[in-house]
Amino acid sequence: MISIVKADELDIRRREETGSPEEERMVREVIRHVQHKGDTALAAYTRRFDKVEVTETLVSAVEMEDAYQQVEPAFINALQTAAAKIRAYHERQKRTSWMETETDGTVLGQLVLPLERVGVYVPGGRAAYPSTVLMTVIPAQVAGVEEVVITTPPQADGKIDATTLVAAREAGVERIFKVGGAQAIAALAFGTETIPRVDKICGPGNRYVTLAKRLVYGQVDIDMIAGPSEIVVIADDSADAAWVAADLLSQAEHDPMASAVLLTPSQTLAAAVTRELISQCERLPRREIAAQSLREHGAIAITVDVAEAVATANRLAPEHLQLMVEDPWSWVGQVRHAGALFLGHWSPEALGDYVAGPSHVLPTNGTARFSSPLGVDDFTKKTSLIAASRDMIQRDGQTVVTLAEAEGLSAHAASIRVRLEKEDTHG
Ligand SMILES: NC(=O)c1ccc[n+]([C@@H]2O[C@H](COP(=O)([O-])OP(=O)(O)OC[C@H]3O[C@@H](n4cnc5c(N)ncnc54)[C@H](O)[C@@H]3O)[C@@H](O)[C@H]2O)c1
Ligand SMILES: N[C@H](CO)Cc1c[nH]c[nH+]1
Ligand SMILES: [Zn+2]
Repeated sequence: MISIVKADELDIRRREETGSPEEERMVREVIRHVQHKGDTALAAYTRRFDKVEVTETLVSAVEMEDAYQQVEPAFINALQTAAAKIRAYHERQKRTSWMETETDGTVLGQLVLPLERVGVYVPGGRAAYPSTVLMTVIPAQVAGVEEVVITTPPQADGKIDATTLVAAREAGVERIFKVGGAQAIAALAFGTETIPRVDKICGPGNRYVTLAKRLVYGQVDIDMIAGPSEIVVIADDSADAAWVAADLLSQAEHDPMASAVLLTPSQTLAAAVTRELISQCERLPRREIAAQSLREHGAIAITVDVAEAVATANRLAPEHLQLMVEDPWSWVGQVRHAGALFLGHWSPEALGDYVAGPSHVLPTNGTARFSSPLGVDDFTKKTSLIAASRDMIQRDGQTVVTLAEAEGLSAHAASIRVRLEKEDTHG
């Protein structure tokens, strides 16, 4: 079910996640086709990949009403509770524009401006992810984005999962489009007759989605590579084996490509967690997915001590890292690379998936070395502001002239000289 390996043999990066050369060729073709044929191409790819006929891509008001009929009030309450906590967390990430007046009267500053329109991809192949709607849309709204549109794959009946629709409406999204995979990413990047072109595409997805996001980057911005889920748990004898196994399974059940790894200096814990994984997995409705994930991408490594476990986790740069050890806070300073860090026995990763507050859209496949969790910054951009005074021109003008002439750019130098030579008539 799960192999015991040496810590230095571990590698959670999955080459399949980035797609084979044939898949990349196919995704390029999908993008090119959608760019040139718009909605006609979308319908054809939905027929081919989702095996369903979708005549109206935009979710209608009637479909939204139907969705509300299908969900329990408790689900709506839970969405609202989670949304409030996610909003409160992201409010704290907000940055403001700033301006400062120098002694010579020059004003320098930076404007922080929201993106105008963002496209969120909500995965919908193997499972519906209403929580992902909240985790992407709310940070965008807090940033001040004018419009967020959603694309998500249709189910076999041609409709969108009701929980996803209700989450979108609760989050205040007006336009939801029934299209998934690479074709959805292409539509958001280039626009079609019905889907508007956006400035940035966010959200996780399978390898076709991820490949397409990479390929359209430059045409639009993208958030990051957020693919199949990953968890690394570092645990010592203070941990309860049943809790460790439950936490590993919580990510393994996402996808056969998900990765769940335990690093422990305790042989006893490793053996107990292995037993727990077997018995708990059997009881899961998604046991086949979880078992495949543990078999193909899961591992337990016995480390010399917690320090070696932390060093190994840094090398893996996992999406989620749980520290279920005696004194988790004492290790925080040693953690260099992880999308999200969960400290102590009472911080299971599932809390972060739904309600803690930070977005659960996190860098995967080792990209936590250089990428950050999705947040308000992803939905803003900055503009530098310069309002120079005459004194600044007088003081620094010659520096510009010297540097411009060194670069052979005499027109640059001239644009300063005309001001240096000017009588003070412009204040
Ligand atoms: N990192 C995160 O925050 C996060 C959150 C939620 C989900 N996830 C991950 O997102 C992924 C979702 O994947 P999914 O597949 O369930 O849903 P998905 O929505 O990403 O992909 C489904 C789409 O893929 C396309 N497709 C399927 N087979 C294809 C093929 N052979 N060729 C071309 N296109 C094809 C179809 O058009 C379909 O609509 C999972 O790996 C899950 O773990 C990550
Ligand atoms: N764990 C996933 C991110 O890796 C997010 C998620 C959504 N729903 C449950 N979990
Ligand atoms: Zn999860």
